[in-house]
Amino acid sequence: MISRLLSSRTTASVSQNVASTTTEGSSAFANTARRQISTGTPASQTGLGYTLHRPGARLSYPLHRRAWPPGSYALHNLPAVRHASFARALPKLASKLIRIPAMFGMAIIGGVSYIQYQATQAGNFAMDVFGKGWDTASSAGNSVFEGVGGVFSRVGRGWDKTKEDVGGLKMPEWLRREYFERGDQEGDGGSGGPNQPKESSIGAASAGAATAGAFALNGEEEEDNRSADVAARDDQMMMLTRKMIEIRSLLQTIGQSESLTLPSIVVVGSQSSGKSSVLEAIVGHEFLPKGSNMVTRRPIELTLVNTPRAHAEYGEFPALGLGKITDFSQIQKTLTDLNLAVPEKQCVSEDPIQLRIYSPNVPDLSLIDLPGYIQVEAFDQPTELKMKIQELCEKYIKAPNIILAISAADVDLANSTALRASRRVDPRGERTIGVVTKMDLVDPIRGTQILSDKNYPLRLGYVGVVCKIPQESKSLFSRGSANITQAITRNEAAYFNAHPETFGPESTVVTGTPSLRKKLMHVLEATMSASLASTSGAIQNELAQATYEFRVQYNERPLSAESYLAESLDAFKHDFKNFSNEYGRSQVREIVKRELDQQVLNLLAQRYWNAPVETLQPTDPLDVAAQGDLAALPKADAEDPLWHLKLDSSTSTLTKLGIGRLATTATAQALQNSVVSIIQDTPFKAHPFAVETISKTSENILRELSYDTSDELEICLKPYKYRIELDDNEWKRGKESIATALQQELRDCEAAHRMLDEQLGGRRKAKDVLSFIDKIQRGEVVLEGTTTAGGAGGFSAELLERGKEALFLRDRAAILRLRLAAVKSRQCSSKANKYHCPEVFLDAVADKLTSTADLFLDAEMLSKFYYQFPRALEQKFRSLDDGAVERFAREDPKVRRHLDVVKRKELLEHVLKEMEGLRQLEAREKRMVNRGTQTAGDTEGKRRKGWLF
Ligand SMILES: Nc1nc2c(ncn2[C@@H]2O[C@H](COP(=O)(O)OP(=O)(O)OP(=O)(O)O)[C@@H](O)[C@H]2O)c(=O)[nH]1
Repeated sequence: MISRLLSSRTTASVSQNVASTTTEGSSAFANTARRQISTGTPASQTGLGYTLHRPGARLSYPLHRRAWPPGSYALHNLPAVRHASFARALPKLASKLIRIPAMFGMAIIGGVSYIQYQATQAGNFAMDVFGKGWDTASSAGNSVFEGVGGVFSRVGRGWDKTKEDVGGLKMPEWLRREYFERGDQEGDGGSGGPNQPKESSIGAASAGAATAGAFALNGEEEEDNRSADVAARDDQMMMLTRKMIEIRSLLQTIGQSESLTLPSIVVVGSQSSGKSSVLEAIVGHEFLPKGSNMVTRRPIELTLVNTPRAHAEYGEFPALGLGKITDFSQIQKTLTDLNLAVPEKQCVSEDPIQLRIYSPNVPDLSLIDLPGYIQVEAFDQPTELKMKIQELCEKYIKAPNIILAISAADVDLANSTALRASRRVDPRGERTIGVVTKMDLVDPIRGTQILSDKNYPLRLGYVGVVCKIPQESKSLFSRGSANITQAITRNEAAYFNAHPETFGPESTVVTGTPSLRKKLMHVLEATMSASLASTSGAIQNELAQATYEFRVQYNERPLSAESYLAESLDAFKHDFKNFSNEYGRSQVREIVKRELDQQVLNLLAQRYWNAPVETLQPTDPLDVAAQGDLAALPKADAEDPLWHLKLDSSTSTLTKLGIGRLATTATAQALQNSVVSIIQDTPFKAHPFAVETISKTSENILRELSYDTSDELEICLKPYKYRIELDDNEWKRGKESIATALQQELRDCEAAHRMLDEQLGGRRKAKDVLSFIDKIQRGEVVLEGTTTAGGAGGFSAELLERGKEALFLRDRAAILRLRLAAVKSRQCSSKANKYHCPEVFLDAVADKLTSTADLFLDAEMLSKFYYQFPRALEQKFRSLDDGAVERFAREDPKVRRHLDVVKRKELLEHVLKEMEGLRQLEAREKRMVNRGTQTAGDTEGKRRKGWLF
C-alpha cells in the first residue's frame, strides 16, 4: 500500500529558466532543456513535458505528466524530472549522452557535419600540373631525346648543343612519364631510372623515327624516303612543337588571360562537313561523339602526344583522373557523356573538355574541336543554338590560333560556313588551312579546281582528303582499339593514285591525310614560335605583378599546402599538450561529482519532495501520510520504516544506476568538447575538413576507450552497491556540498515561480489563483463537474493550469527551504542521523563514488587518450594524398590566396625559363633548316620552308 501510494506521488519537477526569459516572456521556456532520468519506465509511460498556454503564445517546457498505467506502481518504475537541474547540466549533447548508450551518444556528438569543400576540378588539375611540372625540374634530363634517336650523332656539333639545351629544360610529368614508360614497355634493359634515360635506346632509334609514325610513313603506300637531314630536322621540329604544346598546357593552368597562351589549331566546319572524320584520321581512331542529336556541345581540347617507341595507344582526361584509357570506344563514350551533360536548353557550353592522346602514330599537335556550325535549326533545336555556336567558334578562331576550316567538296566553297567564318577574322587568309573533305564525291577535275580556289586564297593552302573509313574495314575496327590510319591512308591513296593526271607527282595541289598531318605540324610549330616572344613578354609582366604581390602582401613568406598543414598540426598538438598538462584528475572529479549531484537531487525529488498538482481535487490525507510529512522528519522516530525505505531505496538506485557509464560518458564528452574548443584556437578552425577529421578521430578513440572503461569502472564501484561506510569527514563534506546544491535548487525554483507569476498576470492575480486552488485542495471549495475545461471560480482553464504549476513551485520552494534548514541543523552534523538527513547521506555516497571514478578515469581514460590521440591525428594527416592536402589548405580563403600567389609566381618563373630555352632552340633550328635548304636543296626542304612562311 505504502509502495503504491508512494509511487503515485513521489515524482516531482521544478521549472526554471530565468536566463531565457524575455520581456514579454514569449520564449520564457522555449529554450529550457529537458532532463529525464528514467529508472525503467518507458518514455511513453513517463509522459514527460507540458505546455504553458497564454494568449498569443504557446510555451512549452517539460515537466511531468503522469501517464503510467495502473498496476505499474513500483518504486523502481518511477520517472524523475527535475527541470531546474538543467541550468547547470552539461550542454545539450552531454545530456543526451547521459540518457542514451555511450555508443550512440558518441555517434551523435561526432555528427559535426562536414561540408565537403569541392575544390574545383580545374583548380585541382591546375595544381596537379603545376606540381608535376615543378617536380620535373631535376629529373627531365636528356630523356626528351629518346624519341629523336640517333639524330644527334648524325648531324654533328650543332645538334649536340641542341640536345644539351633541350635536355636542360623541364618537362611536365605526363610527358616525362611517357618517355620513361616507353622505355620500360620496350624492355630494352639498362639501368636508367627516371632521371637517366637509357643510352641504348637513344642510340638505337634512327633519324626520323619519331616523325615517321606521326606522318604515317610506315605504311606500304607511303615510304619514308626522306633524307637523313630532312628526317632529323622533322624530328627536331616535332620535339620543339611538343615542348611548346607542353608550355601551352602549363599556361592553361595559370589562367585564361588571352595574352598568356600559345596558339592552337581550331577545327571549324558545318555539320557533316567531315570534321570528326578528319580528326579521327589524324588520331587513327574513332573516338569522337557521334549522333544526330548535336552531340558536340563543348569544345574538346585535344592534345596529341607522339610516343615514337611505345606500342600502346591511349587517352587521358587529365581533369577527370580516369587514368589511361586504351579502349577508344570508352573515350568516345566518356566524351559523349560529357557533352550530353550540357542540357539541351543550354545548347552549348564554353567549358572545354581536355583530352590527351598518346600514340606512336600521332603527330604532336594541339587541336580544338568545336561544335559544327548549323545552317538552319532543326524543329526541335532551340532558336538561339545557331547564334551560340557561332559565338563559341568566334571566341576560338581569334588570332593567333590557326583555323582548320573544313569544307566538303560536294558543297560549293562559296557556301562554306567554315571559310566564311574564317574570312571574317582572317581576311588575308594568313592563318587558315583549308581542308576539303569528301574529295571522292566530286569529279577529280572539279576537285583540283576547288583546291586551287582563287576566291579565297589561303597562304597556308588547301589540302584535299578522303577520310572515310572504307566500309569493308569498318567491322574490323568495331572493337574500338584497332588503328584506322592505315586503312584510311590506303583507301585515300587508292583514290588519288587512280587519278594520276590530276593528283599525280606533277600536280600543284596538295592531297592526302599524311600531307595534312605534316602541314599541321609545321604550321603549328611556326605559329607557336612566332608567338613565343609576345607570350614571353606577357608572362614577364604577369611575373612582375605576382612578385610584387608576393613581396608586399606576404612579405615573401614561402608557403605550400604541405608546410601549411604541418604548421597547423604542430600548433594543434602544442595546444593539446598544454591542455593535457592541465586537465587531470581534479577536473574529472568535478565533472563526475556534478553529474552525481544532479542524480542525488533527482532522487530526492523522486522519493521525498512534492509532486506536481495533477488535478483540482481535495488533497487525500492518506496520500500525505503515506508520502511522509517532510516537516515532521526531524522529529520522526529513528526506526520509522517509511524513512528507512526511502533512504535505502534511494541509495540503492544511486549506486546501481550505471555510474560507470555515466561518469565515462560525461568525461568523454568533456574531453571531446575540449578538443573542439582547442581547434578554435588553431589555424584548423578555418578548415571544415580538419575540424571534422580531428573531431572524428578523437570521438573514435574516446568511443573505444569508453567501452572498456565504463565496464571496468562499474566493477570497481560494485562493492558500494552492497555496503557503504562513511567516516566523519566524508559526512561533513557531504553536508556542505548538499547545502550548496539545495541552495542552487531553491534559487532555480524561486526564479521559475517568479516567472510564472508574471505569466499569471502579476503577483496579485497569481495570489488569487493560488488561493482558489488551495481552497479546493483543502476541500473548502467543491467544483461542480469533473473538469475545469471551461474554467472555475472566475478563472479561465488556462489560468488554472498555470496556477497548478505555480502552486507546485511554491510548495517545492517551501520544502527546499525546510530541508536546507534541516541540513544545516545540528541534527545533520552526525552521520548517526542519516535517516533524518537523507540529503547529506546521499551526497556523501555520491562523493565516495566520485573518488573511485575519478582515479580510475584519470588512469584509464585520460592518460590513454592523451597518448593515442596526437599520434592518431599525426597518422591521419600524414597519410593524406597531395590532392587532399591541397584541398585542405585551400579551404581557408586567406591561405588559398597566399598559395595562389606563390604558385602563380613559381609557375610563371618556370614557364618563362622554359620559353627562353625554347627560343634559343627555335633560333638554332631555323638556322639548321636554312643550312639544310642551301646545301641539300631538296624539294622537301623548299616545301617545308613554304610552310614556315
Ligand atoms: N565519301 C566520303 N564520305 C565522308 C568523307 N569524310 C566524311 N564522310 C562522311 O560524312 C559524314 C559526316 O562526317 P563527319 O566526320 O561525322 O562530319 P562532322 O562534320 O564531324 O559532322 P557533325 O559531327 O555532325 O558536325 C559521315 O557519314 C562520314 O562517313 C569522305 O572523305 N568521303
